[in-house]
Amino acid sequence: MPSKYSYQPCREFNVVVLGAGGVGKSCLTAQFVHNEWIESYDPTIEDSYRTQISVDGRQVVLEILDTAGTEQFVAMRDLYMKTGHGFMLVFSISSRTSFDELQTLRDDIIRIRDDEKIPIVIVGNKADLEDQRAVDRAKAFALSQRWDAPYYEASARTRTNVDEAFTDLCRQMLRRDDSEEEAREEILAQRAENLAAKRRRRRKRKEKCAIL
Ligand SMILES: Nc1nc2c(ncn2[C@@H]2O[C@H](COP(=O)(O)OP(=O)(O)OP(=O)(O)O)[C@@H](O)[C@H]2O)c(=O)[nH]1
Repeated sequence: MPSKYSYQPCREFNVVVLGAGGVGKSCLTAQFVHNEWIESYDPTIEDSYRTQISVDGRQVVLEILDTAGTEQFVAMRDLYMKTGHGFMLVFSISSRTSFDELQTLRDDIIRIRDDEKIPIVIVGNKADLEDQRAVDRAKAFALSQRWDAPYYEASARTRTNVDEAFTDLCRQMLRRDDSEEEAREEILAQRAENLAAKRRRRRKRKEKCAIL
């Protein structure tokens, strides 16, 4: 028996990667999309990548927006936040300030989207730099619980938890899309039912008039 989603078309989602400057947003994206490691640091203005992946047997096209972490480009953030279906919030485990900056980013996303349940994944990058750790794992997990958003300690350098973090975000976006689709279908079914009931009532009234 075919599953409910067998015949569904490929879904397309916009993913926005946000975080302070130099935390590894471009490196995580490059590892995920191209399997490549970038040693040099070239601050991003805005880069967009398109890739297709399979999640639980379903094809998903991702348009990934790698955003600028440096202050001079933050004005563009509101625009990214309006268009994203899911957000990857990245900090570096070796930088306490990059962790603290996530709060403002999340507040802005929720303010702009007016939606507490928007798909978010938190990534503590540079996990290979354990000797330079400035953010306790427990602190990051506490934030993850408060926001009800999964947390991954990742390393773009060693390619640890890169696919896992993007896949988790994809699953959240798919789940959300499915429940919105179900809600739309329910509304349409309800409308059709209301229309049919109205027609039945009209027909009954007409029948009564004929007898008179
Ligand atoms: N050790 C280590 N270094 C990393 C890791 N990820 C990124 N880097 C290094 O950190 C620097 C910044 O990485 P980027 O990916 O350019 O950072 P970004 O967040 O995109 O920076 P902006 O474009 O300024 O916002 C580069 O020199 C990377 O090589 C990692 O997982 N481990």
